[in-house]
Amino acid sequence: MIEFDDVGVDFGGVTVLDDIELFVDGGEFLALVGPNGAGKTTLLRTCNGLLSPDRGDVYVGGRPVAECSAREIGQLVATVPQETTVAFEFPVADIVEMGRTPHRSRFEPADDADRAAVDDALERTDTVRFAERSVEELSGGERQRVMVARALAQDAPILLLDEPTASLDINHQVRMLALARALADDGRTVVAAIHDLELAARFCDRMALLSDGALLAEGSPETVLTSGRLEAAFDVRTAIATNPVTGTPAVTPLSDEPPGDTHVHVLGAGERAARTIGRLVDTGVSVTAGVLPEGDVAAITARGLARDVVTAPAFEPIPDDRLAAVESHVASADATVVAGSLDGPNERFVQMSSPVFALEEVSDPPIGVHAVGERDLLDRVGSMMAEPTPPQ
Ligand SMILES: Nc1ncnc2c1ncn2[C@@H]1O[C@H](COP(=O)(O)OP(=O)(O)OP(=O)(O)O)[C@@H](O)[C@H]1O
Repeated sequence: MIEFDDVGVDFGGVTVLDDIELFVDGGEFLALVGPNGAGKTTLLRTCNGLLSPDRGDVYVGGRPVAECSAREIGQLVATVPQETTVAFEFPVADIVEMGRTPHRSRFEPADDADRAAVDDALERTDTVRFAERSVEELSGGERQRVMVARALAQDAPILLLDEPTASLDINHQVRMLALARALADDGRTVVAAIHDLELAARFCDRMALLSDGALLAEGSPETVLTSGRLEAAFDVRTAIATNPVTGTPAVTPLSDEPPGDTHVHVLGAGERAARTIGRLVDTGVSVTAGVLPEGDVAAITARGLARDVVTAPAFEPIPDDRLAAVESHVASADATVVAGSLDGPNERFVQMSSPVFALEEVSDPPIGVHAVGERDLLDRVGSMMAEPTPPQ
């Protein structure tokens, strides 16, 4: 386990970490996320004795790091740094074997346990075929895997990974985080600084979001990854949905268009409505949406993106106040988009709005309803936005 007790770090009088209270248990995989310069690397460096905090204490395996010898730390904590340049031209197998240093005295030759740990580490990181090659000949991603192999050979109960997927191709990114997951499942404490929020969310148990040296949020990926928190930390608007394959949060950063004057109301539900809301917001349209079924993907997407979202329980009559809220939006909108059926509850809203763009195939659209494709819709709305506002 790792415990950060009120940890603070200053560099040259500037506070880069403040009041960090965090506990990571054995068997847990914690992803440290946050923008560049948030303090992720600095926090990791307080766990392995490379950096003494200016305030507070860090405990590894119940021992204060400040009181541990380098050898003790080596037995407790293995680190894969962000920078994987190696100063000397060693064969890969020798680099990985260096991970065994904390387990033997200086001039002792490698024994069977050392060799087994090295072989296992090479195997688990898919680096066996490089074993005899010089580390200098390897690509950045290959070298990164060798550094992970060295950390695995160290066989420490705590593993710190600083951007372990940064140079890896998609296959090895997934393998790396699956390995981190498996190591946590074996009982190790794994903490990894990761920029890819979706990959982190898919494999970790918990996330800690750092921003400007402070712990902004920690908890399950679903609770940490909200558009409000991500905007506060990264200063970017995002659409959060659920990845249909993994069931974990999918995060789409949006362009920097501030909401403009053009107001579009979106009727409908499901993925098409979600996509429409996301794309309209991305082009700078001020969107309202509803009535959307509670828990629907469009309702989840619209939350945090749209100016207002009207929801109601699915499969129940829509309460009058919600209908009135939608009527008011539709009446004031510059256009209404129907990402669903023109019948049912939508029919009454369609009649009171103009213009209406319908995304479904409509063979005989009522007057005022334009059947458009998704791409055409963005062009049509884009040209509405470009039109000068008529004088009042
Ligand atoms: N040795 C140092 N001396 C002075 N300032 C430092 C030092 N190391 C880090 N910093 C500063 O501390 C802050 C946190 O840096 P850190 O490397 O921990 O951020 P990070 O979250 O890991 O960023 P990134 O995602 O870019 O790797 C930054 O503003 C950085 O410039």
